[in-house]
Amino acid sequence: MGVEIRVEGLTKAFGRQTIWQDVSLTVPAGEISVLLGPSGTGKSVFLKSLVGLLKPDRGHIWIGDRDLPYLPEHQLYETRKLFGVLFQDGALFGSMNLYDNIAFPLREHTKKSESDIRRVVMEKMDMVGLLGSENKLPGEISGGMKKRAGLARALVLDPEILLVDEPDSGLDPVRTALLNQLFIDLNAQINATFLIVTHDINTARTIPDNIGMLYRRELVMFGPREMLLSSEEPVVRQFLNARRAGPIGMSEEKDVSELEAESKMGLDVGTLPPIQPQLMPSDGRIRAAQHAPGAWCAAHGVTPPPGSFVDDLGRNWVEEWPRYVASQQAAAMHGGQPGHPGGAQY
Ligand SMILES: Nc1ncnc2c1ncn2[C@@H]1O[C@H](COP(=O)(O)OP(=O)(O)OP(=O)(O)O)[C@@H](O)[C@H]1O
Repeated sequence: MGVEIRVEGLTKAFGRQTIWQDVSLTVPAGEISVLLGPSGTGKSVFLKSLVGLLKPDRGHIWIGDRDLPYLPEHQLYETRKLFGVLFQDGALFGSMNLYDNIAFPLREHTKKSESDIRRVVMEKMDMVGLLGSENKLPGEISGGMKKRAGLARALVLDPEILLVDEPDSGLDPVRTALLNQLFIDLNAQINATFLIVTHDINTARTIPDNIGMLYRRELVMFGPREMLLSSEEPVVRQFLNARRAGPIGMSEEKDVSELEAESKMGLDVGTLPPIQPQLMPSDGRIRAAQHAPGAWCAAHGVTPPPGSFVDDLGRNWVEEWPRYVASQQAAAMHGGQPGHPGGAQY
């Protein structure tokens, strides 16, 4: 399952502003790839081009044997059905409850009966841990829940390719970690090709199989996670170390003399930290834990606050998560078994 995306010599400009040029990469089928890059380097423009919302000036985007920028309108419409897209804010309709938001693509693009639509919507809401929130309006839920609702909507047409634009924007580190784990679990479950655009270094370090980086109108590199995480490329090292000094500047447009002066000064962009283990798909208990309210809340007559993750032992996974991830990582580094969330190892 999942479809490869092959990009060849892609170039995009708005007027006289070239956003990126000659970008070539292959996003492998069924894997998770992350595209990193400083603000304004055109990551969102890249995602929109991949799904046909923006037309590149030159180059090709091969989805199987279809070259997306050159498809006639009706074929583009059909090809777009292969994609699910999660935009930064979830792009939910404010006047519709979550159920209708998630049902929307099914009502627009399929002839399914309302009972079939209900089955699919509830399945996807279950996948992202939103069962029980069907009647809530977007204005009544947290940022994390909005993202998960947007994710459920992106999944309803069973996409072969899932594009995600800055899933971490506006989320605290714990919710970002939870969402990252959800991506890993979903990828294991549905096997689609995932491409995630992010600034978040921790996301880039822990979830993808492949990482690419856009900088100064070029794709600096794209390849297996370890290749980028151990790269000696100053741009990559500065970005991964979040250093002020280095080729990336505020304007992102330092001129050649400035760059030469900096390189003569031998600016230190830091040694790279050790490569963290990649997150593994969680077991069923973690997924169940994400499904608030859970049996425990029902048994205790407690309504969990929106966006909380309370499992059937009453543990709040917003608090438990960092401990669980740390135990997984420590175990992976030492070659042992990660602490089972149901056990007493952590
Ligand atoms: N429709 C458009 N018309 C003209 N310029 C645009 C359009 N869309 C984006 N741009 C410009 O393209 C550049 C890249 O924008 P983009 O949003 O893709 O960057 P980004 O890397 O995703 O940034 P960030 O990480 O801050 O979200 C910006 O200078 C932006 O102003």
